[in-house]
Amino acid sequence: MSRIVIIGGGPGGYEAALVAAQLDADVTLVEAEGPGGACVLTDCVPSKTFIASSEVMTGYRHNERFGIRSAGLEGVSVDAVAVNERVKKLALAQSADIHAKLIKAGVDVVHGRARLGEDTLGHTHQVLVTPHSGQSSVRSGAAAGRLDGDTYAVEATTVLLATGATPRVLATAQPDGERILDWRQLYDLTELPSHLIVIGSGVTGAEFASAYLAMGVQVTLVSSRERVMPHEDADAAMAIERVFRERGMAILSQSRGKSVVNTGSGVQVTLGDGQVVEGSHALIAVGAVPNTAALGLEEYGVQVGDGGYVTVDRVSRTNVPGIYAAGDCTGVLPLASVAAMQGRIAIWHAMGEAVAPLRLRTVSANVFTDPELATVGVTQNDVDAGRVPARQVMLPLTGNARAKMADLHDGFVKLFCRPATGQIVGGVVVAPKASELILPITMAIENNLTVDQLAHTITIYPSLSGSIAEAARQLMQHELQ
Ligand SMILES: Cc1cc2nc3c(=O)[nH]c(=O)nc-3n(C[C@H](O)[C@H](O)[C@H](O)COP(=O)(O)OP(=O)(O)OC[C@H]3O[C@@H](n4cnc5c(N)ncnc54)[C@H](O)[C@@H]3O)c2cc1C
Ligand SMILES: NC(=O)c1ccc[n+]([C@@H]2O[C@H](COP(=O)([O-])OP(=O)(O)OC[C@H]3O[C@@H](n4cnc5c(N)ncnc54)[C@H](O)[C@@H]3O)[C@@H](O)[C@H]2O)c1
Repeated sequence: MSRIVIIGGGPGGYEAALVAAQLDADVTLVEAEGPGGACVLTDCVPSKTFIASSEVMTGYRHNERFGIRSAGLEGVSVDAVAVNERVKKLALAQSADIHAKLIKAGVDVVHGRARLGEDTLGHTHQVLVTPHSGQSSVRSGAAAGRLDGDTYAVEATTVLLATGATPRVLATAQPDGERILDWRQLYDLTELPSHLIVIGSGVTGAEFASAYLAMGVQVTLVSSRERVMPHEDADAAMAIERVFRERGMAILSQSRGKSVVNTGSGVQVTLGDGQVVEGSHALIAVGAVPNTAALGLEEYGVQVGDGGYVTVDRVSRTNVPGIYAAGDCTGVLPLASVAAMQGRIAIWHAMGEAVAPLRLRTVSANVFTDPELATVGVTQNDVDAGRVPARQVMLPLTGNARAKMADLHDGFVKLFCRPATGQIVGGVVVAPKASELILPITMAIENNLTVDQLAHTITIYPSLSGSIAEAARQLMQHELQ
């Protein structure tokens, strides 16, 4: 029987554990914080739950445009404690659901930390496990009946490293949990900040800046580049930046946060050019570092690349046979969906199942700002740099009947197709719930559909998805010219 030890219980780890259990392996999953990992407990799930509350606030704004009269936002207030408690409760419930699923599948779940052992043992590997007090659910074997802090060794034919990442800390802006915060500390605030300075305008910074702005908080976004979300489609990022500014967000472009001081009554953020910005709280959102330092990788000979990411191939193998890695600790593409797929692929490969290597071509991603920004496939950069020949169209939503009804002004659909065949290769959607609208484009790419096929699909009238078919129709017309 295969003995599999998985270190880390985020999507990379727990999805892998479920596959391994389904294939009748003897699986132990060691997780330091709780099932679901950082994704469920502190990162993805809490942030999206917080954003759900912010969307309720957005619903109260500008209702006069629809002929609804109210006293504006007077009488509407945000109970920060209630919002944050909901966030934490939902995260814990989701973690408990995952825990129950793992137990039901027959996975041994150890609450604790693990690292690679001293040496390989011929065909098997050694993992050292240090359990914490908590909800370990272990039936038998080396892990059963262990005491807190009592390190023991487990042998495994396969080890999966899925240890995720941790917020990057600036030495001169150390989070204190009071006014200088990383994104994992936000949910302990008992009041909304009066003026939040968000340092870093990547996806994380942009999502929180958007959500706090919607909550009625004064927001200043410190962006190190000329536009927010520099890695996203430029048209989309600029459209969202325009919305942010119109709604009153201050965006300091080409500015770096150099240091942050908690003055007791607020924060002072010093920028690279010496300018000082004052606010009530600062959120540090300058990226993440992989949790790979304390895993004994170097001693074991597991190759680690730039930035401390574990080097893996497209079936999640490291350079050491039998040791695999998945998720944010590999730096392949830090998304929950990709982590989960890397984890499943690792187990299928390790257990000799037929497996297709990871394909990033059809990974759709979404930024949960207001409006949302969803992308899939070939990017504008690929096309502009000549890496992929493609024709494209960008269709503003302003002409869409449903968008007019909902008074939407800011979104668009962008579609890329192969010049000769019209095969759809990429797309961008900026719209409310773009995360739901990107699916038809993703399916088109996955199934090698052409703009003709998409254009011939009858869509709901009126609907935002109608603009996707309309964009495809415009690309057909271009083909005829
Ligand atoms: C604010 C924010 C919002 C996000 N929103 C989204 C989103 O909407 N959609 C999306 O797809 N992605 C989102 N992401 C990215 C997503 O959260 C990550 O890609 C995902 O969590 C990666 O999963 P993972 O399994 O690699 O690691 P994680 O979820 O980080 O889990 C790894 C776990 O391993 C544990 N661990 C580490 N070392 C050890 C050890 N030695 N022993 C035992 N356990 C250990 C850690 O405690 C952690 O719980 C977001 C990220 C952030 C920061
Ligand atoms: N909705 C989602 O799926 C979602 C949400 C959040 C994060 N994520 C994932 O996490 C990844 C990382 O995103 P992120 O935003 O946490 O990190 P990031 O590294 O993409 O962005 C951090 C930004 O901070 C900037 N920066 C660094 N130091 C700075 C300083 N001193 N002052 C000002 N700016 C500074 C960097 O230039 C960068 O633009 C994303 O690529 C995404 O895959 C996904």
